[in-house]
Amino acid sequence: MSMASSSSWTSFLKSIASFNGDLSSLTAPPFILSPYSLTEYSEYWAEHPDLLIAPNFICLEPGMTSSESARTAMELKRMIAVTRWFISTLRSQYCSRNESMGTEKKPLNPFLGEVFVGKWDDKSSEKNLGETFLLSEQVSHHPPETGYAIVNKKNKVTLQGYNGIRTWFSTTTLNIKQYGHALLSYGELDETYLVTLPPLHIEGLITASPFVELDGTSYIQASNGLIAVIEYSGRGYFSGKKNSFKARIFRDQLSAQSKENALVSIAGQWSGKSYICKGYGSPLSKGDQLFHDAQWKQAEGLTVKPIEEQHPLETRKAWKKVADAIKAADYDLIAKEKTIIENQQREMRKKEAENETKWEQRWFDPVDYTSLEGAPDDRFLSLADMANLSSGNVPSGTTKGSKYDVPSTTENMKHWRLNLEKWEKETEIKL
Ligand SMILES: CCC(=O)OC[C@H](C)CC[C@H]1O[C@H]2C[C@H]3[C@@H]4CC=C5C[C@@H](O)CC[C@]5(C)[C@H]4CC[C@]3(C)[C@H]2[C@@H]1C
Repeated sequence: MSMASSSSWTSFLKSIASFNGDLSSLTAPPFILSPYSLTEYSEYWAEHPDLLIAPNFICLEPGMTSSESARTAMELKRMIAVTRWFISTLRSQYCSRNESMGTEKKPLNPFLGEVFVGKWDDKSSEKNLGETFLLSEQVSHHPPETGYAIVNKKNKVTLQGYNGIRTWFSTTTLNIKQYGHALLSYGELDETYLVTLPPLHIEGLITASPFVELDGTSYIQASNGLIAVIEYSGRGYFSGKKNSFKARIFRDQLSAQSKENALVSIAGQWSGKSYICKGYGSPLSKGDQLFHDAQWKQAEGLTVKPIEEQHPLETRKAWKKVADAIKAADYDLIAKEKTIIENQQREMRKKEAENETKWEQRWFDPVDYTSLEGAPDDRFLSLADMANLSSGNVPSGTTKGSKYDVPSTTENMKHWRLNLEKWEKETEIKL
């Protein structure tokens, strides 16, 4: 029997009609459940550690002319490398479940305080990149928000960010707006990049073969002024191919107002090949230089310690019984084991309410950007300003003053930030 005709899928499709915005309220049939928690999705930001760290090595060598034009040329080369890293994350972010489990799946909904940690040892390139480690923490449960940080100390590269989603249906397409952003900093170059997250939607629900397609626009704003504007489209859009994108890099946001000012243009498929050319033309014509091939190198998985060495708050230990039940397609056991975890969480929230305490985030702090003294000097406000983007808690990549923007009040200006000191002092959870 095809999944699409199974009674549980048709009742799932019917439940869409009364969707209230909370995905956990939908009766997702067991075969669509993933045994992985959303905290593990933070890994997708660095499955090509060499591409994440490469921009760090694009700099003026001692003795090279440090003329204005040489510096600008270097900055553009670095921005192209940062854009290549970002595009290289998309296949992992949005196709890896289809590739490993046949369709997109519904991830386990992390509980408050759930953590996922691991590391990449340098296998990917002849350079000795040293260790890159991942910290991922469910910093909020209502609404669900995941904080993450990817750190390579040897090369002073830190990627930190957080992610939340808002969802709604239009007929049987699930639409998703992402909240949050990432800050990528290269300590040796004293350069930071603000990375926004594209909207997406899930197609194929009607045929029980869901997959992600990216929409709209996302931005990469560099502290040196350069900005990459990336537009996404799928099958049936202007280029007709699935997973298509067009990226243009401009000197600054002002010149990004017209595509003729593009310094370079990049186009193709983020899950396949893409090409680059100078200026604003379309680089898909023959002879243009290959920019990236997402199928060329397999993603490098994270090394995660065995479950028996994990702390009870660590994802794979906490969800082991549920994950095993999902793998065994044992529907009653899934429900039983999930209920145990949900009841434990309810108990903890009840005790916190009685004691008038609340859960303390482990490695991330909520930072209020309304009071400048409260905001760290992480350039977030200046980068958002340079890109003419809202610095509020609005869909990622919202243009300042647009209909999705909000006036800046304390509630709207809180963002999750890594507190590395808390990780340095961590005694219970090891990589
Ligand atoms: C509840 C409805 C249902 O079960 O439908 C089943 C279908 C699989 C569709 C719903 C789920 O689809 C999943 C796709 C998930 C996103 C995939 C990638 C990312 C990027 C990452 O950096 C942050 C998280 C994000 C946005 C995932 C968020 C959760 C999504 C939308 C899952 C849907 C519940």
